[in-house]
Amino acid sequence: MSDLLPQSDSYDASSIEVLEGLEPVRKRPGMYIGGTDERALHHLVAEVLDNSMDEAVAGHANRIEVELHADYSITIRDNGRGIPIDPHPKFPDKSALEVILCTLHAGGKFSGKAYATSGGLHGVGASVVNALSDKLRVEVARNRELYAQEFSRGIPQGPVAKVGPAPNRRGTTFTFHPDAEIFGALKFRPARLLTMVRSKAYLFSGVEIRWKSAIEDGDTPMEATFHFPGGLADYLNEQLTGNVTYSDKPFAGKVSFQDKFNAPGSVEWAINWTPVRDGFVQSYCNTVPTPEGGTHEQGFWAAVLKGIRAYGELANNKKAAQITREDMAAGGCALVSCFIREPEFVGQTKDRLATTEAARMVEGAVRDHFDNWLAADPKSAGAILDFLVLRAEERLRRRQEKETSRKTATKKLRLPGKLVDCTATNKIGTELFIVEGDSAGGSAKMGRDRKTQALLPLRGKILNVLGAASGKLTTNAEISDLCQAMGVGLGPKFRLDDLRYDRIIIMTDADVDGAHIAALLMTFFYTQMRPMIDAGHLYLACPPLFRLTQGAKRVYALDEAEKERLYAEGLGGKGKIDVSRFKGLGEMDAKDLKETTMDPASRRLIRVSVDDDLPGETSDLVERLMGKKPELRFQYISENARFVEELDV
Ligand SMILES: Nc1ncnc2c1ncn2[C@@H]1O[C@H](COP(=O)(O)OP(=O)(O)OP(=O)(O)O)[C@@H](O)[C@H]1O
Ligand SMILES: [Mg+2]
Ligand SMILES: [Mg+2]
Repeated sequence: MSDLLPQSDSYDASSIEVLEGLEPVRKRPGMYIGGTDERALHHLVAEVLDNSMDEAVAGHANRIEVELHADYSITIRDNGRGIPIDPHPKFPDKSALEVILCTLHAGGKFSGKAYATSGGLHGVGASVVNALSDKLRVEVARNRELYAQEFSRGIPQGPVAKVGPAPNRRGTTFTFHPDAEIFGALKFRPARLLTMVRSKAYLFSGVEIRWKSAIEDGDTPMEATFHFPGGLADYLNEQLTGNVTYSDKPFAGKVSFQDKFNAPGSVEWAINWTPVRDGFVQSYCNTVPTPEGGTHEQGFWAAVLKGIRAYGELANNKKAAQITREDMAAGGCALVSCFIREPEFVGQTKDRLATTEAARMVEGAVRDHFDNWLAADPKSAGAILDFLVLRAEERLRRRQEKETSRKTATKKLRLPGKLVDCTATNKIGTELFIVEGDSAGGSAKMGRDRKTQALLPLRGKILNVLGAASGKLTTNAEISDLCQAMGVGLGPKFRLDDLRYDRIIIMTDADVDGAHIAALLMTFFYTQMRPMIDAGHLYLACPPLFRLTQGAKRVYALDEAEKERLYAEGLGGKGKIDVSRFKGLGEMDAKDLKETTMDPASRRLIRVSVDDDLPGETSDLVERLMGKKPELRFQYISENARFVEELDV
């Protein structure tokens, strides 16, 4: 087989490239910062800030400054130990600083010796920022001296050099400008940076962060200092200001623990419940935000869930056992921040924590405290429990509703007796013809494709739903037959998933009465099963009005105009052309009906759609369809292409 494929001479060893140094970062930024969009751009700041935070959390720095300059470059400074500038043992002619900035996987956080619990762990962050900046300058104040080195797109612009004395200073300063070759015209957004900086201060109360911006952005302050000894509890209260909560004070705390290697770790949390907004959870590990959650979040929710269930049992509330994590999270607003050694994240942007241990450690740390908190404040605890039980009941009711409606759909319980169902078990490609009158049902029954086409004859006119109270709808026999056949409920109970057929086709006589019935049905579907129309499942069949015969030749005309045209053009046969007008579907034999109206190969269908570009007009159209003059309605259906769009299927 392979002989048949053209061989390419050019694919040999020379086509295998090895990217050196920081080239891979510039070639595939997505792998390192998750893309080249605004989020990725701001992630550069997060990498540098995280390094300073690591230094602070390790107890070596207590002040960080972040300054956005007018040219959209940014400076991040800490008063930590300063990145080492002495020659690196492995590369004697390079400083450790240069190795860190120009080599992937160079760092001091692999062993846990220089840092206990750090956000950094890959030895990649600083070098990635360097690779993606057209200008980057690092200053290190160490041993009373100030050193500096500059880079462009990852390449040193000279060796690290002493640039002066620094008698009262220590720490690291990064100033960089993102490369437009990578990020295009994207610029830092002060508001976004400020949010990041503030949350860091909340996450570690041992640090003071100073913010300064030369660029205005709404009411974002140009200068501010953040220091939050109250930690996450304050952070949560601030985020919930103005919202009613079930407890005056959030359930919050901070606990230290030891992991199985006896390494120190800790978790801090705050949670409160509110009925007025959706819940949220923001989690962090070693001050790195984990928007996709992970094991620390899992452990936290497990503790809270078990706690509330146990409390419910104690309070003799049997329904508390039904509460799930999903109910907990609805209306539950939570912050979770843990510090652990050697965390494992998914990806360099660290969106999710993967350390399995964290789940158990966090759960263990939070659980007892939650039990105590609930017991100490029965008023809040009772309110939260009631709220969660209500959520659980609501969820269960929704599920049961869905289950019963599916049962009618799939197990064909209580299908109406007059439904002539199709045999296909898969709903794709199936059609339900809603036909007018029993006689039409006869021809349609013989002309249908038994496998995919089902029939539901409707007797007489169904009531005018536009004026009907909804109570009347549910008790109307025709309508309940229709709903059962389709497998769906009315109005808010309608679920598109439950629809038993792919297409619902209204097939009525091509006369005024037929048009009236079609209009009634369309109005009914429009008001009660709108999603079905929006998803394109509702159709009108187009039975012909005339049959023209000339000898053995036989053609159909949909309307007067088509009849005239065909008559004038002739049928190509010999002799006189006979024209007969169908008075109704019942007049057509099975063959005629099949060929003209039902057989997908030769029929015409109109798909019913609602034109949303015409606000206000739809209901007006519905009124018109339902208006007093039936002729108008008929005209409308056959001619107006705005509400109904023609489609050959
Ligand atoms: N502000 C700083 N103060 C002291 N040392 C720093 C500072 N910034 C970086 N370093 C040193 O440089 C090393 C490399 O930093 P880099 O951000 O590249 O990797 P990392 O932080 O170890 O891991 P990650 O890739 O997960 O961020 C760090 O491990 C640390 O030893
Ligand atoms: Mg780092
Ligand atoms: Mg590095």
